Amino acid sequence: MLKSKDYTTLDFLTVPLRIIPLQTIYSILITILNSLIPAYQTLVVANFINTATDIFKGRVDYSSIYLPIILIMSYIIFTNLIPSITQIIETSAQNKLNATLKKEIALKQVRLEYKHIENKDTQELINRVCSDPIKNFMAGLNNWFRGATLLISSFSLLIIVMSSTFISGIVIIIISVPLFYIAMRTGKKNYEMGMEAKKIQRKYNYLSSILINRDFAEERKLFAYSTPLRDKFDQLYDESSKIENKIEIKSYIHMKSGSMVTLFIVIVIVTLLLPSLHRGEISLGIFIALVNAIYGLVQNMSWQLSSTMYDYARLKEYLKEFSSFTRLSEKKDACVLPADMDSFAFESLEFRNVSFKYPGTEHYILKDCSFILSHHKNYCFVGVNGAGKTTITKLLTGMYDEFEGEILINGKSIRDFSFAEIKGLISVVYQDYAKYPLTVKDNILLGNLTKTDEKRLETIVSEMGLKDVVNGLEFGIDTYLGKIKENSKDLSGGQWQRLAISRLLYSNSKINILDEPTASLDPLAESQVYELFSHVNKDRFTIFITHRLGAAKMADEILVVDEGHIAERGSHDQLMSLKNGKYSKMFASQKSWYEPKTKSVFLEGEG
Ligand SMILES: Nc1ncnc2c1ncn2[C@@H]1O[C@H](COP(=O)(O)OP(=O)(O)OP(=O)(O)O)[C@@H](O)[C@H]1O
Repeated sequence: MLKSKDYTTLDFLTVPLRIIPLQTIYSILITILNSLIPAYQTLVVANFINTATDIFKGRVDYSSIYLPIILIMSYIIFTNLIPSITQIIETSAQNKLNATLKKEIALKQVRLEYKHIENKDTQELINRVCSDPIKNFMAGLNNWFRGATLLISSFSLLIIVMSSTFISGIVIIIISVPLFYIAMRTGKKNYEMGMEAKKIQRKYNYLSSILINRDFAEERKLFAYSTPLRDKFDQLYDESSKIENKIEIKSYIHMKSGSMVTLFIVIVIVTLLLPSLHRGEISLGIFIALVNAIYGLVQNMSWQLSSTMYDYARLKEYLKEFSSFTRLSEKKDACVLPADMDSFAFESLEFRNVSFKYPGTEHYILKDCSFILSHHKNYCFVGVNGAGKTTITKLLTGMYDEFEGEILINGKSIRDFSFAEIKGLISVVYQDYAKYPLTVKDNILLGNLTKTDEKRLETIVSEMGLKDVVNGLEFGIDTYLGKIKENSKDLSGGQWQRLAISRLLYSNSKINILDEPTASLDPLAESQVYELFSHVNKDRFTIFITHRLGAAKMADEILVVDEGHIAERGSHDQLMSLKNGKYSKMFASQKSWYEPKTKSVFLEGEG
């Protein structure tokens, strides 16, 4: 379970320790052993050279070489065998960490309050954090190991150097301080430049999606915007490449100057050590091993440290965003299935002086909006774009709680219903309803996951005019839909619409809202879908939302939403009789849409 808190780099260790404890402990132990390898190597090589020298000078017996050889062999076996074993363990650990982390992140996502989904900034944050969490967590864990390896190996080598020639150790420390500082600065600077490049990359990736994606194909052709867009893409690509090249060049210069400094230090220390070697104060073995150790040590300080610092800065930024993501507020009961509301007898729905503005905005979208709807009638909300029709459904379905006034179902405030009860009571088919790449059957069953009723399913398929479509499919109702699976079949727009409406019918909810799910049909075909729906659904309370007034006509009552409140209300005839009424004006302007010139699209079977 993902905690809401400020994540620190320590969490790159604690999260894997929670999810894959054994593998993480193994990795920690291996890291410590690996860090000691350079010091161990230095000592065994020195021991080997000294023993070989003694044998050569006839001071010791040939058999004395066995132990140094065994020690060298043990080091060679360890460094060759352990990486492949570690690789196997790490791959399976990574898979488990990936699966668990993704599950926990997905759970957080579904629990989020709806306002975060609609907000552009939080939506972008969610996309960035959730796109590849494992990559960042693994990099964070490895960065810990790299840092620890660097520290332990440098420290152990330093002890060896200082125990032989104290002064060389001091020289290394003195020279390493500025090297360390430069490495840190380079790491941070590279990171900042990298972020700049990333920003530009996000822009050109978006442009590239417009140039490639199927969704934009028609407009791409129609407006012929590919060429100017490609020019913009090229320009952004060049900008980001320039920054990346700059980073590369800077890193290269840093690496090369680091190598030169390393070489210089080694030469200085060799010069310092030579007199001691000459006087026999240090052995040849120790001398060679020390030169090696010093070289490795300064390399660590100059080059490896800078890339570790670069990753550290990058991963710290990721953690900042990860923390913001985990702290996003959640909706209570977000994951709970809709409650069974079979026994609930719906009587009325009331908005009492409801005012509402979207979080982070100043403008009221609904202002003193009041109306009462009763169960024995069907209603239609109409109004111009942006009048607030969909906002009414969002408040009703509990997507937003921060409204003023009261929303009452059977006289009881919706704040006193649990979210599960609200979900059980109300179903909506939105304009941009989902098209699930599942079977026809599962597309409908999603409407009510608490029980499977085959007979009801069959009735709905037939009543919504989908029987012939289903019979024509290779695997009937069990045929996969969409474009993802092999053997799956894509439906026409009208068929998907009827499937989405079937899902609502299967849900058994008491309040059904159709928020322009038929917007892509022509006005006449839309009226016919609504007629079919109200015929099938005659016993259930339904609210239609539409711009097309020909479809609104068949509702018992029409409510005209204007600037966030109900401006007019009544039957079609009543509203038409109002002098200078908004509805009658709108109807007059749309009248010609409903004068049939050709056969209905819907009756032709939606292509
Ligand atoms: N998440 C949001 N944040 C801020 N403003 C929003 C948000 N969602 C909608 N709005 C604004 O609220 C107003 C009402 O939108 P709403 O979708 O309720 O209108 P509508 O009557 O359903 O319009 P349409 O007929 O175009 O679907 C619009 O001005 C819209 O820009």
